[in-house]
Amino acid sequence: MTAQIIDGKKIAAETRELLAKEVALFHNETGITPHLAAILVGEDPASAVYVRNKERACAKAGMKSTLHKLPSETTEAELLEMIEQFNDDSSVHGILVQLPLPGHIEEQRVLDAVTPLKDVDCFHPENVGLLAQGRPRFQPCTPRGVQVLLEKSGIDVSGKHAVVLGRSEIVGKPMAMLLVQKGPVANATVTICHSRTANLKEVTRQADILVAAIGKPNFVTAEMVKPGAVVMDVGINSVDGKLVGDVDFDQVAPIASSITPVPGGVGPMTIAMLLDNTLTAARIAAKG
Ligand SMILES: Nc1nc(=O)c2c([nH]1)NC[C@@H]1CN(c3ccc(C(=O)N[C@@H](CCC(=O)O)C(=O)O)cc3)C=[N+]21
Ligand SMILES: [Mg+2]
Repeated sequence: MTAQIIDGKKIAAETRELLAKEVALFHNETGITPHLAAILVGEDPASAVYVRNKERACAKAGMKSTLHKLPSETTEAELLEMIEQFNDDSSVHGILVQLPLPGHIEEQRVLDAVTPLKDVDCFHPENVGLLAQGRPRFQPCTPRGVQVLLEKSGIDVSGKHAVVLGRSEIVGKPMAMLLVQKGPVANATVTICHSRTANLKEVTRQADILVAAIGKPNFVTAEMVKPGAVVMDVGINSVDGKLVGDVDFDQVAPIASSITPVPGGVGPMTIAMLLDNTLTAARIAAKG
């Protein structure tokens, strides 16, 4: 068997086209152009890719996006002040603080400062709580992107064993929540495993659907994958200036039934879902 390659770039483009129509309708009804304000503190290679693609995608979907670049020496107080300004600015609908932040800034305090109504990353405890209870306000962008890729690829998730490799707040944990909950492209039996899991390979080999989000280039090798499994690669690792996933694609593609490439897999979907959340935030603002 050689895997069907899931074309995230194409599915994301289709998703964004539909979204652009929704944005145009919303604008006709309300006069509002959804506006995403992104804050980038210092430099980070994955963030640089994200910023570039996100700006372009917003423009194409008829949304406004502003990028606020701050030097790496920015203090936590200065960053909190900027967030406060955007919280209070009714012309800003979504606020995204790019991670990672420089070491001297406490990430949790900063993320908690974003008003939950503009929290397009779905990081605020109120939004994580709503998600955990199965009544999300925003959908976490990367996990939701994975779910849409599964849906558009016609992959049946219900009753399957989904193994999520990685327990981050940004991908692993919310991914598990989406897959285990009741509803479409869900109802899976979910295992979360990570770098401290004993017999990791035995666990990942049980996966019908394996989501790799451990942040280590080429970490998932052929012996970790059950033949015929669906492999979703969330990794965005920069190796010698090249983008590499968490899955060793050349080894795993021949045994998987479906696989996402990097680039061109989950990454573009993350952006499409971010735009979707920005429209949701603008709708929330329009309702007052
Ligand atoms: N608050 C916050 N939320 C995030 O969601 C977040 C973040 N911070 N910090 C950085 C990481 C990284 N990330 C990416 C998303 C899409 C691509 C993406 O578009 N990837 C294309 C790249 C193609 C190219 O090379 O241009 C692809 O995989 O095909 C990359 C990186 C989101 N992140
Ligand atoms: Mg929608």
